Amino acid sequence: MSTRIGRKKDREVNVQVLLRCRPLTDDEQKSNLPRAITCNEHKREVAVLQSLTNKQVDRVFTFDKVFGPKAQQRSIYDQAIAPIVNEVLEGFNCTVFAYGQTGTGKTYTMEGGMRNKGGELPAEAGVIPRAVRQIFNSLEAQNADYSVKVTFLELYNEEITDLLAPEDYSRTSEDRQKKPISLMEDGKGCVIVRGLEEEAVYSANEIYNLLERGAAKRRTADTLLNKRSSRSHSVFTITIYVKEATVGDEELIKCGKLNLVDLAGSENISRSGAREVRAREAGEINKSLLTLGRVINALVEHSAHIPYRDSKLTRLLRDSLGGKTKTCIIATVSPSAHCLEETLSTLDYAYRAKNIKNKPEANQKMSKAVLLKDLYLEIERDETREKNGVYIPFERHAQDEAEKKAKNEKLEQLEIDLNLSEKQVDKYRELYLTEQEQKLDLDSELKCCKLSLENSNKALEDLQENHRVAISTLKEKEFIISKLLHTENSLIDRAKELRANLQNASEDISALFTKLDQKNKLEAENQGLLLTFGSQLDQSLKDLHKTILGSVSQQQQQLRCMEEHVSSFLAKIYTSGMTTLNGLANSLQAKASLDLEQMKSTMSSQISALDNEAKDVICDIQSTLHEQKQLLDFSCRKQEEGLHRSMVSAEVISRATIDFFNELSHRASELTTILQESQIDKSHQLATFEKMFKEEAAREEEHAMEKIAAILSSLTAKKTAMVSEVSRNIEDSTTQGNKRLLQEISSMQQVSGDAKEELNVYLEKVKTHFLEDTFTSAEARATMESCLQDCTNKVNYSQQQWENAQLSINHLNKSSIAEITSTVNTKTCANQAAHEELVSTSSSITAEFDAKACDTMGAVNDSLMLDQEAKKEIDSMSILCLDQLSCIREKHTDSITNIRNQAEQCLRKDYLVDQHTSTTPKMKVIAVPSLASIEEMRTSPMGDLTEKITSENRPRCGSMESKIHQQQEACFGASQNRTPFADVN
Ligand SMILES: Nc1ncnc2c1ncn2[C@@H]1O[C@H](COP(=O)(O)OP(=O)(O)OP(=O)(O)O)[C@@H](O)[C@H]1O
Repeated sequence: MSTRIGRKKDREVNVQVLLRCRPLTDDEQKSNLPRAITCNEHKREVAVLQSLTNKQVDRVFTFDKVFGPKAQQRSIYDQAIAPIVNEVLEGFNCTVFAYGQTGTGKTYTMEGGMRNKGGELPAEAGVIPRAVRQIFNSLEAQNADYSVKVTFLELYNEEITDLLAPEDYSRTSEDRQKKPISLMEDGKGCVIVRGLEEEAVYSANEIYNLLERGAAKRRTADTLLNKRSSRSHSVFTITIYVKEATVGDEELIKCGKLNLVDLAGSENISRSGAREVRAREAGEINKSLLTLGRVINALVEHSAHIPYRDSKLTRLLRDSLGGKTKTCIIATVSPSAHCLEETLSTLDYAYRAKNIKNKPEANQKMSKAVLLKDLYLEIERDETREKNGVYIPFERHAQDEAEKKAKNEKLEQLEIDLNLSEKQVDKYRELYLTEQEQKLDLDSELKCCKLSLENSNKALEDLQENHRVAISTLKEKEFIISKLLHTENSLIDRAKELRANLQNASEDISALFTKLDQKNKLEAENQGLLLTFGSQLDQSLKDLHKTILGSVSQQQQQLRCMEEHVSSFLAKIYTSGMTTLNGLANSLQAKASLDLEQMKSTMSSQISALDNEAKDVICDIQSTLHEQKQLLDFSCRKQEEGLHRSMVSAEVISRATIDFFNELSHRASELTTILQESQIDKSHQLATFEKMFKEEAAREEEHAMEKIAAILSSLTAKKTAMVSEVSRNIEDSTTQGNKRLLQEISSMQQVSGDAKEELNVYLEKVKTHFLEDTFTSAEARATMESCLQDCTNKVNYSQQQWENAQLSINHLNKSSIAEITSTVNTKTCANQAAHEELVSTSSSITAEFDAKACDTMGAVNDSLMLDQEAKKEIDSMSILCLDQLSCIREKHTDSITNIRNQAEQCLRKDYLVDQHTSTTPKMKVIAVPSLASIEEMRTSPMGDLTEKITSENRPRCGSMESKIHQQQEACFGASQNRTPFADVN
């Protein structure tokens, strides 16, 4: 058929690996990320700085060529790709593929910018446009006959899509575009892509158009690492047919193929932010790249089996890896430390790929005749098609033919598959029958199992029922507990009330004690005042008595003095006349002394009566008060004892009640905790059991479907054992819980009973104490009342006595005044008579005196002298007497004022006490008149008495003076006008 002339190169060629490191992107520069890669283009080395802090170089990789971030598209192409393209033009099959992490510039390197508006290639134009231009430039430069065909496919999720498929040939563009293309092997190890559109192109621009069209169809997506990330592998193939110079008659055609592959980027899904569809894509991409890695490893390690068939990518690249194709891998990396992990992986990957050895062979040149024959065959086929009246373009026809062939092959394959499937169906049928039999067995076992399951379910239902009953019992118990708590709370409230009452009672008692203290104090004060008053009264009376006695003795003395003077005077001058006078004076003196004696006796009797009365009254009051005090003390002591007793018992009972309630609350809380625990335990057990049961049932069911016969018995046994174990556990826990509950309840009942008994005892005690206290209080009250009544009676009696005493004193006063007045009158009359007698006696004596005047002149002068001295003495004595009297009066007035003040103070105190207490009103009411009456009693007789003494003595003195005057006149004569006593008055 065809003559193939081939040129074989014996030598193996390593896959050429270039490394390209892209510059930092704008985002990476903004983030100020450190670089992890340094490229040495000259040494063809890449250093990886793993310890970024100290810039320590950890690993160095050497490649065939290294291009740093500053490397231009053009220089890469010129240095690395242009020679490969020349090889293609020489009839070799060559592959250039870019491999690297996503976003490292694979598409940029392979495609870059396609062309400018003017048709010129831009600076960023990548390998493909540059290769296309070189090819066409070269072909045109050779001026040879040539034909160029291109294909452009995409491998996405293990599906091949023709990116150049014309859209008008498909019913729907979508269907056509996404129509899967199969991979077939030609039996010589080469892979044929069936159904792929092969476009014949005649200029570079046509290719650019096709590339743009295909690139537009390529699946891309926006990821965190690349805004236009290629999600598929793309393979752009340029096949060049060049007519060579003739060798003899035969014209040979040279054929070269350039595969330009842009792989999808390997990616770390977590860092690329891929989700759902994107994550699946990334998974597929990584899977195919992994297979590529395994193929590379196998090739490097010269493994017997190279896993090309594991992915479509490796099938497509089969010839390029370890085959007859010349291959160049461009590994792309990012300099950023951020991508260090992936960069290292790429570097490792590329470094290993360097060791792959290919055996490039130039394609056999085809002779023109063969080619023509082929063409004729084509034309015939076309004609045949024309006969059938259908015109199909050549390319279309060829494609149809290829499709047909592929379909036939597929049909054959399908037939084989069908046979295999039929065999498998038979096998499966047999298996099915066996399975059916097994299924019947299993069905019967399943029935048994269901029965046991039903039984288990019933048991479970029973258990659930028991659980419900237990829960309802628990609820009942909870209700009882809540009731108990409620009762406990009310008891606590009652206890609090009782305590408050007790506190109030104790406060009342303390208030009562305070009042009693005040009362005692008041009484003590009253008593003190009474004692003071009594002693003062005694003292005053004694003073008065003394004063009176003193004044009386003084008066007597004065009178005696006067008497002596007068008598001496008269004895000297009027011896004879004076005898009468003496008699008179004696009688007067006797009368005066009599009067004074009478007065004294009256006074002393009055005073002694008064004293006795006062003493009696005071004694009565004192004894009454003493009794009262004793009674009060006694009642107070009784009350105090009773209250103390009740307080102590109340304290004891309160403490016991508090203890009991504390115990009760503790027990209740313990009970609640136990209940909660048991509830939780039970529910937990049930939940665990349910879960276990479900899990076990599901597991066992599943297992039973596989090995029912073997497992069923153990399943049933297990289930039964499990159910019985769980039931036992639950029963145990329930009985334990019930036991504990019963124990707790009985202990609670015990505690409640104890508390009840204690409370009853306490109540009884309180009742008896209360009755005792009430009785004691009533007794004390009655005693106090009777005592007060006695006191009142005594005081009334005292008042009566005082009134009587007052009356008798008044009466005594009146009678003594009348008596004194009559005595004075009588004495005045007697004095007048004596005066008259004295006058007459004097006149008679004057006559005698005149006669004896001369004789007695000298004696008279002496006598006058004596008289003057006597007069002076009398004057001084009179003054002394008056002073003493005024002194006595003042003392008396002071003592009265004192008594009055004290009485007023007492009254004021009584009044103040009365303002604060109402326990002794009668005492104070009584005290006021008694003191007033004492004061009155003391004031009036003293005043009267003093007045009486002075008024009695004054006229007596006056009369004595006048008598003396008369005697003087009688002695010295009226003519001489000598009035020796005139100065006295
Ligand atoms: N050498 C370079 N010089 C300037 N820009 C570059 C270079 N390499 C890559 N780029 C820019 O980086 C971005 C990502 O590049 P590209 O799309 O080619 O990456 P990729 O490896 O193909 O990613 P993916 O695998 O996701 O398709 C693009 O914007 C591209 O222009």
